Amino acid sequence: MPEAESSHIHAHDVWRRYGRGKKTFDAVRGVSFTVRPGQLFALLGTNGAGKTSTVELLEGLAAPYRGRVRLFGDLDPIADRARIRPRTGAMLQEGGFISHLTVRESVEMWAELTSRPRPVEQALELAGLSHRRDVMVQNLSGGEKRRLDLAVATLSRPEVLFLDEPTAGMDAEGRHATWRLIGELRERGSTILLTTHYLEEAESLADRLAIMHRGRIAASGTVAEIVADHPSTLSFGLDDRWTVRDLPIGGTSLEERGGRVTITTGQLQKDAARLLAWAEEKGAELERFTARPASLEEAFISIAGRDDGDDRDGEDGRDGGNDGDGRGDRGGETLAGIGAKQGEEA
Ligand SMILES: Nc1ncnc2c1ncn2[C@@H]1O[C@H](COP(=O)(O)OP(=O)(O)OP(=O)(O)O)[C@@H](O)[C@H]1O
Repeated sequence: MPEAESSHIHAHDVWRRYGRGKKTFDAVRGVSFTVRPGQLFALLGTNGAGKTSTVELLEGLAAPYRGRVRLFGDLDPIADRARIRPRTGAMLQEGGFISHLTVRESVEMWAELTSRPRPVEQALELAGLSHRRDVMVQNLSGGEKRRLDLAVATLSRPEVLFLDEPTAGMDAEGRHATWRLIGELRERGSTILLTTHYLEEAESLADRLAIMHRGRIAASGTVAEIVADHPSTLSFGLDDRWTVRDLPIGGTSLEERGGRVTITTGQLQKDAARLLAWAEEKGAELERFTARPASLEEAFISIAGRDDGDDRDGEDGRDGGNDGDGRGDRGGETLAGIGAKQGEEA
């Protein structure tokens, strides 16, 4: 599998199933992607889309029900755990720290469990926690705890770093500081897989990204590639001599509101050229004319709004007992029978 060989992270047709017997739920359904050395890959998605379930497979915390995951070319996250562990770092959604230790003591404790850790002071500095080194963990804010997570995850100077929602709960300043830190880690050569709810985070940090929806990858590529599949917008005002009926473009994709005309189009260049040629010919002024491709947010919202219909009815009788509304909240009533995070893969 040549793609896997040249990659640091590789997932091929990966499935993750929770529960046993008749009460099973496929949270990840045939996910494939490759992250090359030094790249930052972001997994975006709606709540419950399957991001954490996917990352846990890559980290070797569970085995895929179907498909394969590989790190550093051909290493299996579970079978080759001993070889992989020193080369990876992970920041989990729930940090495991002792509340009455100070920040510095916590990092020191983890450093002792790490082979060739970076100096503790450097780890604190990198995570922006030097000034909080003597504060007890229980007195840290949510955002500061995420930074402590990050300090520990990067202690071993990992070649591959898994960051599951690294900026969750941080204020805007903390988020920007963390983005700078992640950027630095990447410049130092780390390969990073990041999950996030912040589109801006993915947009500014990621080389490539994937949008997950209900266990599947609904779109992937660079931001430009993803938005290219979604309609662009032309927007302008018309002077009094003209109405929308005079325009060379019409149909349902045209809307007029507050004196501004908005045209949604899948052929931005062609329609823009047609409009401008018409304006030139008629001597019409298209006030504050703008032409812009879809934003990542628009692409995301359009994907998140999709109702794939078949979601809870997997092939060959899979997906038996589930939360019937098709959204699969972790707290959903039928999940009670499955058991949060304990009735793992069959
Ligand atoms: N142990 C479990 N047993 C049954 N279902 C589970 C279990 N863990 C997660 N799920 C379900 O799997 C689906 C995917 O969950 P996951 O946590 O991977 O999503 P996510 O994309 O990380 O969501 P979020 O953005 O909300 O953190 C959800 O429907 C969730 O309810």
